[in-house]
Amino acid sequence: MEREKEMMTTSASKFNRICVFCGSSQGKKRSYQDAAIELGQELVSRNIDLVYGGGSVGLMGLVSQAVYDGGRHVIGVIPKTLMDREITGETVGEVKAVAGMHQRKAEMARQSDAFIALPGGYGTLEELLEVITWAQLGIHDKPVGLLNVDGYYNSLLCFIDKAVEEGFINPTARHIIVSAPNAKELVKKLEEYFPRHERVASKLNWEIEQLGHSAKCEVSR
Ligand SMILES: C/C(=C\CNc1ncnc2c1ncn2[C@@H]1O[C@H](COP(=O)(O)O)[C@@H](O)[C@H]1O)CO
Repeated sequence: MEREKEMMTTSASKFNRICVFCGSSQGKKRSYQDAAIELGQELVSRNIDLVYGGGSVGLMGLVSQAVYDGGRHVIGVIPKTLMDREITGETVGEVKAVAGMHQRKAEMARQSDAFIALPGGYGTLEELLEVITWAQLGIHDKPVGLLNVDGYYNSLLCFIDKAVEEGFINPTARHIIVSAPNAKELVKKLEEYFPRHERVASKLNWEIEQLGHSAKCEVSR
């Protein structure tokens, strides 16, 4: 009976792990917090584990707690400098300590099959734009999703369209970003994603691997 219940609530995914970038703050609207919890629950329902920046602050805490409570594995990748619990709070699940911010991004990318950005600030934008740039360069072919909660990212998407119009982003590379207003739709679109952009050089593939290996992870818990 338990197994039947599980089969009814679970739809398998081609992803084992998704990396979530999101605010270290909760944001002013309840909808942002609800979206973080819903995304966590969506990952659980599809048997997907979470990779994120570690800690329990802001939306990071909400999404990681939801995945952990649902019984899936959570990996928090934290630079040693940010390991002070006063700054990041307690991390649920596994903690990977890395030397610095660059190693963190490489390690998060190496560990994951896809990326999703929830609403957030500078840190989230930087992480999101980096994985988009890596996709454009051909360093990886993993899908990148934008959870556009209540139109939070409308102005970013408009800006990107403007950059295409003005000749700074190749129209084929516009398709690297997949966006949707809710977690269910977004994960489905990411499942269906296939790269359409011209990769600058596929030989760049080694870079994530190399950065990831030099990250010197120390795993605890
Ligand atoms: C400096 C502040 C909080 C530090 N706490 C963080 N703990 C873990 N990871 C963090 C933290 N701050 C940023 N990150 C990473 O960037 C993203 C969130 O940044 P944002 O600027 O809040 O959007 C997140 O995905 C983490 O990987 C006080 O704010």
